[in-house]
Amino acid sequence: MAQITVGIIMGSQSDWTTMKEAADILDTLSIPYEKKIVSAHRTPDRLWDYGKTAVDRGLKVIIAGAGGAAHLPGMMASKTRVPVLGVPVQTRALSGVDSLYSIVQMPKGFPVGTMAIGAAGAANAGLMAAAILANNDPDLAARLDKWRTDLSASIADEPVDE
Ligand SMILES: Nc1c(C(=O)O)ncn1[C@@H]1O[C@H](COP(=O)(O)O)[C@@H](O)[C@H]1O
Repeated sequence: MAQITVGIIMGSQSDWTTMKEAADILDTLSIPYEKKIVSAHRTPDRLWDYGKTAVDRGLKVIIAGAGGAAHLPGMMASKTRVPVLGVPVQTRALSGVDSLYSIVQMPKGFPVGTMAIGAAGAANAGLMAAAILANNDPDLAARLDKWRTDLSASIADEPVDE
């Protein structure tokens, strides 16, 4: 079986509709990944174990999504040197600005690559993970290049009345 190189983690089952956008991109580009619910608040031991074993398990990128007091991405970045891409999940109370602010302002030394709020951010996290892996994988690089070319080709050059 192919080595799993990307971990998608999220604070709650309720984040999955958003985080599935990252998974869909990885599926499209044939990148093996795992998906887990890991919460800094609710399952701190699980977070600790995940971060402690990430390098040895061969993970190259971790995509971490959380909403509200979104401490998961930053805590994971503090526990492993595997690059963490943070996805601020949209919230009802504060529209995800709470999630974004919780993730983006990391102290110097422990960065999180912070994406945009919500589904587009999750999809872009999948694409960013692919781009990182493509640096050392020419076949994946070709698949990603084609994905990008196809997307460009699908954009109409003139607007139409809707
Ligand atoms: N932000 C965090 C963390 C964390 O950062 O560790 N763990 C759960 N959560 C968030 O709580 C929100 C509500 O969760 P529930 O829907 O389970 O009540 C979710 O968006 C989750 O990411």
